[in-house]
Amino acid sequence: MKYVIGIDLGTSAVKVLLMNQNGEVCMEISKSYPLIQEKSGYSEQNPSHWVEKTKEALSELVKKFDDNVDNIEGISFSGQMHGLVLLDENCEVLRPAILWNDTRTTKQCEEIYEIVGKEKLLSITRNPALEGFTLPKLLWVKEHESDIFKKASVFMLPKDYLRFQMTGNIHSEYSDAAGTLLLNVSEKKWSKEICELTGIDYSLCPPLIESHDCVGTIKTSFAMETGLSKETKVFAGGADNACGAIGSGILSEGKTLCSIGTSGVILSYEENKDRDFQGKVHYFNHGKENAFYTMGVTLAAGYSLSWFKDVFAENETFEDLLAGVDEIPIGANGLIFTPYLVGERTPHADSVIRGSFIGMDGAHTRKHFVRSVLEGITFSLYETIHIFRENGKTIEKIVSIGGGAKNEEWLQMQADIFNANIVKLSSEQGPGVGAAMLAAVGSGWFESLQECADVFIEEVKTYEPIKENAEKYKKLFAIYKQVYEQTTELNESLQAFRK
Ligand SMILES: Nc1ncnc2c1ncn2[C@@H]1O[C@H](COP(=O)(O)OP(=O)(O)O)[C@@H](O)[C@H]1O
Ligand SMILES: O=C(CO)[C@@H](O)[C@H](O)COP(=O)(O)O
Repeated sequence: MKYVIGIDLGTSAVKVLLMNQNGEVCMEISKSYPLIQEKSGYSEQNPSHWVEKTKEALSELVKKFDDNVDNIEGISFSGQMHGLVLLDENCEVLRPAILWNDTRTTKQCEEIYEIVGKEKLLSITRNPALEGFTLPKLLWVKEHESDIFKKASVFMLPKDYLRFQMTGNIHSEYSDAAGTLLLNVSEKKWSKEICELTGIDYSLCPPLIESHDCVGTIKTSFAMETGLSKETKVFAGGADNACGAIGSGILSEGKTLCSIGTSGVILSYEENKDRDFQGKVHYFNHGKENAFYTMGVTLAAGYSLSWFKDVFAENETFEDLLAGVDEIPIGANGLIFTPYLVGERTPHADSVIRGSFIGMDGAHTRKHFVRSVLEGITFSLYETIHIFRENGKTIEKIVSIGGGAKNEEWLQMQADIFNANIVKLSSEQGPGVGAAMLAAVGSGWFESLQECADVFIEEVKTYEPIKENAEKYKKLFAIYKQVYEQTTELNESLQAFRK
């Protein structure tokens, strides 16, 4: 039997997935690492943690693997998007990586609009200037840490840095490059114009390849440390959402994905490079060659739940925390949560807003809070579905993946709030499966990603909306939507009190 490995470099953990030629998940190993949050709005990680934890996971996988490692033919990657890794001329990391959910760069985003102009920015990069994207982070380092910036010889995205450590070769690929705000998304090349206008040296941009391209094999030291074979081919991989789409079969027009990881994403396939959503949602290159996708992002989706667990139920599992949530009525007896713990992206690009619990009552118990957290996260994701529908998309079936797809009640809640059929797959590890699929296609096992999807992806259950619930949620959503407007000014005033 032949195998491939998909490595999903997430925000909370790296997940390593071994899959065989029949598309079966043979092993799954996860190793977590911390977020560094020095100040409100800051979010960083140490790239060396990603590498160490990936090596640990791969070594464990090889130890448990009862076949010949030479039969592992290919490895590929899925990675948290947008994070800035800066390397000097000796390829040493210059500072901790600034992540996608770090919102310190509001001023840099305003500068990008002033210098480039919103219309030009949208026409080239297909995306607005958002704090999470890579270009504003580069400009922040240039302004605040000029000595470090002067030493930079190349910037990298998280999984590209990990792949570099594995192979010794520096590349980026289109699906992740699309999230930098430096890529001409339709033409698939770094934009010299944006670089020149914003004062970023074009030579800082790494060479671009396709997600299924082979970048080489595993370098000797990495192979020795992990037990992997030096002959195993390494393929470029993609952004976690592009890989999530591949691993969920979002490979043709009309297909939609809901992914609840640390962030939450509603993503829809686009065949054309020029569909216009006026910058209300992101427009990125897919991991499938010459295809695209559009998506909206809730910054703190799974993160809202894990924050609640860390603060109020530290020693419990997610299963314990969510047990009995179905016994609480829809609307949690008048309690609404907005998940703006680190600001928000879609539909409110706002780094200042913070979350709220509205309607707390002496009769509320912890379970009411848990239910309202799940409902608030799901309402926030629904806002993107609303934008898609308003722009003429038909959304009747949504594949749900990520940590959030582990819970039955939450899946039913998604069906009721989104008013669409929700499909659960045999593995909720969409990005890892997508990465393994890129390795499988790259290794020549299949002619196309679709052919691979037919073997690798299995739908196991569909959750249909319950009419009565959908109607209640519709009324509740109308109230939820008002919380943003009504708490905007309050949060601006509270800013002075944040650390
Ligand atoms: N059993 C569970 N039930 C519901 N949600 C869960 C469960 N386990 C994890 N989660 C949610 O999934 C999130 C992690 O999802 P994951 O896809 O692993 O994230 P990432 O790729 O960002 O590291 C957690 O923050 C949590 O909110
Ligand atoms: O910023 C985005 C997408 O634009 C996030 O989706 C990141 O890519 C991180 O994802 P997870 O760790 O939540 O999977």
